[in-house]
Amino acid sequence: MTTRTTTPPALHVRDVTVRFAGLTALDDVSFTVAPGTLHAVIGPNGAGKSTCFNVLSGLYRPARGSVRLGDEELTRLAPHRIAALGVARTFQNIVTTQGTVADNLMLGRHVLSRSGFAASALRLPRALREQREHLAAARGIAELTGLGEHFETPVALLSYGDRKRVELARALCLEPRVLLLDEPVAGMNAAERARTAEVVRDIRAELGLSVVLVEHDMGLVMRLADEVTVLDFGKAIAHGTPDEVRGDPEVLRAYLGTETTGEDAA
Ligand SMILES: Nc1ncnc2c1ncn2[C@@H]1O[C@H](COP(=O)(O)OP(=O)(O)OP(=O)(O)O)[C@@H](O)[C@H]1O
Repeated sequence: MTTRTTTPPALHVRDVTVRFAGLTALDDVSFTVAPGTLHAVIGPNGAGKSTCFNVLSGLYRPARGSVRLGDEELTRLAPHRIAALGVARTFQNIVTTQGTVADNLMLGRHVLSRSGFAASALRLPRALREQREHLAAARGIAELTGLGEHFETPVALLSYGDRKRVELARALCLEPRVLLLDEPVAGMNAAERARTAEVVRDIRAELGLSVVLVEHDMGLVMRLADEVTVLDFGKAIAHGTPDEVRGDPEVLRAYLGTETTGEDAA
């Protein structure tokens, strides 16, 4: 499979602030995704996780702060430029229903195509060779994401879990150095969640990319993450290994809510 094999650079998020008409959705948030690690961003509803993803992928421009991938500053770049630098994302609510698995993955490869539309349409030899290489790479990614046997299957016929993994596979087709996974197991049953966790583990082992994960399934986060950043009301209130954040009193307070403290109960 033709994939990038170099170690990804570190992703540095520094002092990122995002405001929406008076509401500070992210407040001076900083964290670093070390090369090749899985970094989870967690927090209660409304904590700022999606906003953070939208900054990392270029959909939102922060009021201040920086996001650097190695030496490249990402906050001033359009989403397609960020994708071209090797930062691919999945979307929480997108589940593909059109075309076959192969069609969807070939769409993901489109950005990497060097032959133009005219060359492809005229079926020039170089374009045909490139097409074959992309198809082989897409098949490799389908195998890696557990979709190999469904490569020619229309996605509409797949289970929900498999369809959601098509979205993950499509993002991988960009050959990212950093993969942003937005709630990859949302809506899945226990077996589908376990399968997806396995796939994420395999992807990292095989491709050596960095992963930033936003996920509500704490079991999955704790099993997969090397490092966790916890957001609450737009602030990063804790960083550390899963075990460190699990025992952090601030984190427990954020998740349990202040109404459960002795002070409020009195
Ligand atoms: N486009 C927007 N316009 C106005 N407010 C927004 C916008 N996007 C997010 N917010 C607000 O910013 C805050 C953070 O929202 P965000 O969606 O980032 O949280 P989240 O941690 O992803 O929540 P959830 O877990 O519920 O998806 C919330 O108060 C939300 O209402």
